[in-house]
Amino acid sequence: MTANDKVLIFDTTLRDGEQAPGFSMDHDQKLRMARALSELGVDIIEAGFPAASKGDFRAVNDIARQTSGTTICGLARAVEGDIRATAEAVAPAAKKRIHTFIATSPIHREHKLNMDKATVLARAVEAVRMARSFVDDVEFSAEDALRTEPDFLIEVFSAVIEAGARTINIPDTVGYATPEDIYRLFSDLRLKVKGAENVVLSAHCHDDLGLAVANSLAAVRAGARQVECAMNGIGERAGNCATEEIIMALKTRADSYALGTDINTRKLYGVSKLLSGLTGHAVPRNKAIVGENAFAHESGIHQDGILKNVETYEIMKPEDIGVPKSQLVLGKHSGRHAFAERARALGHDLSPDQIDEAFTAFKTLADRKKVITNSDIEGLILGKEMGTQGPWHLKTLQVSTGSGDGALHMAAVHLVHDTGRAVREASMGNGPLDAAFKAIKRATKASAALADFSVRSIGAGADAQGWSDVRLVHDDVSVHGSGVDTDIVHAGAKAYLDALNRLIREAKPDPKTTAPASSARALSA
Ligand SMILES: CC(=O)SCCNC(=O)CCNC(=O)[C@H](O)C(C)(C)COP(=O)(O)OP(=O)(O)OC[C@H]1O[C@@H](n2cnc3c(N)ncnc32)[C@H](O)[C@@H]1OP(=O)(O)O
Ligand SMILES: CC(C)C(=O)C(=O)O
Repeated sequence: MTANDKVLIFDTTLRDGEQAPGFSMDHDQKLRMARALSELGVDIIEAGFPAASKGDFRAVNDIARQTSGTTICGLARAVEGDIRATAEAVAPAAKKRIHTFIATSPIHREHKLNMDKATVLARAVEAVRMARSFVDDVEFSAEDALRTEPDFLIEVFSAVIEAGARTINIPDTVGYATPEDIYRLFSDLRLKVKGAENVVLSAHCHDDLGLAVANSLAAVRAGARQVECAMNGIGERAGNCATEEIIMALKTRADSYALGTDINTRKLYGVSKLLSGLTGHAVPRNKAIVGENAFAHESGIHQDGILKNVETYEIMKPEDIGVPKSQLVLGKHSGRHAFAERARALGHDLSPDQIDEAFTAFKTLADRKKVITNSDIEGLILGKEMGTQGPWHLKTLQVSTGSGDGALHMAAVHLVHDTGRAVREASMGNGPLDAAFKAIKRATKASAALADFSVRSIGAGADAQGWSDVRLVHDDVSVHGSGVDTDIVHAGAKAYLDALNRLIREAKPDPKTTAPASSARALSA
């Protein structure tokens, strides 16, 4: 594949995606997601905005330290402090990029920046020059490009290319453009920007009108060779171009685009599930590519067609996305090989130790459930991954509940701390979950307010497992925890403890790192 036959995938799940309300991830979650994106094969990971907080700096810095083979990028305003922080954060990466930006549209210049055209131009050039003094790979974005006067865009882009920018990003920041607008602008810029032939043109489209993927494809058609996107389409407001959608559109319609990517598409489903698990936001059932219904057929005419020839109603192969067909039924008589194979097919490359641990949990679950579904296995793997890091571990939860006037709800917990200290506590509550949360809070002596709680069934049937998400807030720190169990009270208690553990860990950053300490405050006794 030559550079011109390939579209670079710039994934911004950890920056634009993470900055959307409800999607923030803690340090460990960002590192876990970066590993998954790197294994997926994205070319560039925009890992965060290092000047935003000490926590984001540390996350970008650790991702740069631990991720090989993928370019690690950080975002910086056209401000010296932001560029210095970003340069320092990405420094450990073998392949590093600084992405600097400034808004160019009249409304942003006048009302947000309070700068005239000449000042914006000068700041853009200065920022790129400064970024180039730290790294070779510099990307420049003209924020709100699609509402900017085209002549001014040409002037700014020509100047930043001369100053050393290698990638020119043309964002539709507010998701206002149509595919025709995008095609016209990219074609025009390719012709008129001085030096455009020596740089990569990039699209960054938002989904306010539901056009982010269509607009990104229009940009590619007009010569863009980098697309900025986020898994599950997360991002500001309605989100960004969805990584899984743009990749599968290019692959499925190779007849029309004839452009490749370096993505291992078989991992898309697993990475999408991982992100849902980490953030507590399930993708809608009817979501393209990775939704539960993407390859499911219930109506008779469709089922008949599928049985006669699957291509009557499916334009992609589920296995190309990593959605496995359940040919092997897993239950209590299944062995380690079949289990490991299914986990792999679901996009989880587990180490032998992780397989042992998940397999033991699988056997326990199989004793309680007749048939284990793919969702059950995902629950086991993701749930384990989320709940295993301490410092507190739930050994036993006992709940006594009732219904009707005067019914009492009680919970007793036995927790063990990483130090070996065991604590038993009990509490009454307004319901079994409330009692369990209060007992855990007493045992850990942690203080945090419950901001959100939900539980949903994964898999089908009365014996389906429950997946619970909890969001806790302490001062200005908000964390999410997950728990999976066949008993929904236990799932809720696990999620609550997972979130409490995250708050406690946030308060004590890893002393081994040389990066600035997290701003989170001490929580637990
Ligand atoms: C389209 C996008 O997605 S852009 C990225 C958006 N992401 C984020 O904002 C997340 C990270 N942001 C943050 O943590 C904070 O906003 C910070 C640390 C960057 C700045 O915080 P503060 O100094 O408190 O400023 P605040 O956010 O209130 O205002 C932004 C300031 O930056 C200026 N600014 C905005 N964009 C740029 C830019 N690209 N270059 C230079 N200055 C800029 C604004 O005009 C404003 O300046 P003013 O204080 O002189 O009015
Ligand atoms: C910083 C830029 C690329 C951005 O996120 C936008 O304009 O939406």
